[in-house]
Amino acid sequence: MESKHALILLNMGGPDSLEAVRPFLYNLFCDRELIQLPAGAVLQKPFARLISYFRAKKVVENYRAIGGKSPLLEWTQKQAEGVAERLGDEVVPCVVMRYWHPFAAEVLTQLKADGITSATVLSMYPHYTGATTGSSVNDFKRTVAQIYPELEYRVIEQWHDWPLYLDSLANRVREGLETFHELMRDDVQILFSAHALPQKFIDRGDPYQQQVEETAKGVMERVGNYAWSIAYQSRSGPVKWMEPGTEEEITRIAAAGHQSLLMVPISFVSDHIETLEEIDMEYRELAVSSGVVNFCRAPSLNDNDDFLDAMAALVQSARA
Ligand SMILES: C=CC1=C(C)c2cc3[nH]c(cc4nc(cc5[nH]c(cc1n2)c(C)c5CCC(=O)O)C(CCC(=O)O)=C4C)c(C)c3C=C
Ligand SMILES: [Fe+2]
Ligand SMILES: [Fe+2]
Repeated sequence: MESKHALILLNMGGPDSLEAVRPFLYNLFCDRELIQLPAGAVLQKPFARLISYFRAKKVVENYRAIGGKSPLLEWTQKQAEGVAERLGDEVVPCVVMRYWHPFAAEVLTQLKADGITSATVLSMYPHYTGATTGSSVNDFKRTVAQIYPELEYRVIEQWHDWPLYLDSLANRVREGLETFHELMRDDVQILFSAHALPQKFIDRGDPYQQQVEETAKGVMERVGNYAWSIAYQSRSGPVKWMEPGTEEEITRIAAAGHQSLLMVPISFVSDHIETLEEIDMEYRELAVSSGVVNFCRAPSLNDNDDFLDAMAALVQSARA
């Protein structure tokens, strides 16, 4: 019998119930690679407890609005299964999340018990920053060292310009464009929205912004001649964030008299709270109240065949 090999997709994770929102946020605010609370390392955990308690009150309502939980795990599981299926019968799909189940420790304990001795680890964040990819990969490596140091694995962590990924994202943009009436399609403004980072991550040299820009450019080379721009969403907390914010870019586009806006979520590979709630509800309301008449969001990559093909080919190319 051929020996089994694990394909492990890394992502952030999200609460699987409203009760899980506060402990999910606590785990997130404890991560000093993502956020360094001002009181210093010693007080990070007490501060995380306090902030997660208060933030949960607001955030629970956002999760309630999208059905009471994050869809991120289900999508990531489907992606893992779809990619594994394309790679061969010996490949076992797994998901490891950073801030909510399944944690690295749970998955590695299971792999060890099942006698699976090798793995390919694929980060599902398309653009590299220490805050997301770096934190997830470090967490995985630390946990391997504690639980299963014999595991042989390699990590694929940067793929923002993988041509098949760009093809797949371009297909989603075309699908979004098709929802506009043919006669007005030429006037559609395309707005790529990436998750914001505090500016200090860019200043210290994380390639996140450059990679976001290269992805958007690669997609637009495929889609054709439309007006497009990039903005950064979900900027919360009293630090300097990357510019421009998605809200200000939407109001700029509306103020310039454009009536048709296609939003393209770019730093996520599946639906989650920031597409389903932030873009589809909050930004839609802002756009419409600012004068945009036709507002649409490009579908997320989710389990589209072309995206799963792209990721399977990426894993194969790294094997070669
Ligand atoms: C590429 C994606 C992401 C980057 C970059 C990112 C940076 C980042 N995030 C926070 C704080 C929060 N993020 C939260 C939720 C959340 N963030 C991402 C992705 C990126 N974050 C995802 C996919 C999710 C949602 C998961 C889901 O439930 O579906 C949250 C919790 C929600 C909220 O309170 O708004 C926080 C907090 C920081 C500080 C940061 C940059 C350093
Ligand atoms: Fe985030
Ligand atoms: Fe966020």
